Amino acid sequence: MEIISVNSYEEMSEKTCSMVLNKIKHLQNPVLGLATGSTPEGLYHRIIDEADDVSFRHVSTFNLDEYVGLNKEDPNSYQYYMNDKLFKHIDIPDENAHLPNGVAVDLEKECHDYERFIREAGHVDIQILGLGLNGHIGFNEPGTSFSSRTHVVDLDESTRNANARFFGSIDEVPTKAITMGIETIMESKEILLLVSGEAKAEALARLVNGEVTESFPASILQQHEHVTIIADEAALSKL
Ligand SMILES: O=P(O)(O)OC[C@H]1O[C@](O)(CO)[C@@H](O)[C@@H]1O
Repeated sequence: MEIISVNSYEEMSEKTCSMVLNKIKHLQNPVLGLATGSTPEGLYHRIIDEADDVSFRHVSTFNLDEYVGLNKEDPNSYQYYMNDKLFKHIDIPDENAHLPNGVAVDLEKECHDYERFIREAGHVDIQILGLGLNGHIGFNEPGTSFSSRTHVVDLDESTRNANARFFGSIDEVPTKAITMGIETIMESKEILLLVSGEAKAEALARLVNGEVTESFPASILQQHEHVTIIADEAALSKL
């Protein structure tokens, strides 16, 4: 894996933006894998800044995950997040921008269909990933099988606590989510992992130098052939 060290969150976002836009300009029908959380917000700002010069009409996107039980009008749903922070500002056709539906009546079928859509799109060309403090990628919590596909997960208490900052209280944080599986993520042709801040330094060191183990899901990235980590100095401080 390649590690790009940057000075700041802003530089991380800028660098990632230029890598993503480069892909979009050179591929005929690029498929982007997108993430939510705080980490990619700066990236989406940057993309919007460039949106007058870059068209997304030929782009498809697949998000990593969605909370179960939140509909797209709920400000805490990832569908709302993506509309608000990216999709409504760019010219991507609605039908090309995919997230799992967290209020689907049949969640198993939803997971199955999501996998099929990714496959039919030709798989993800470039996947953006953030890193959970406990090593989760997407919402694949510690203990998730490396051979998992898109599935429904029970969220860890630690993840619900970490994300409670977006909700009124911990009680409002959903207990379940739909996430792409580890194997689904590993099928992406290229992965850009963004990590910022000292709080993630321990997790990043374990990802890069630790044992590859299902108890720390992000460690599987050591086995992917084309991963670039773009991280600031604080995040890299324990490597
Ligand atoms: O970027 P953040 O907010 O630190 O979150 C890290 C990861 O955790 C999640 O938000 C899920 O909890 C992922 O979507 C994200 O990649």
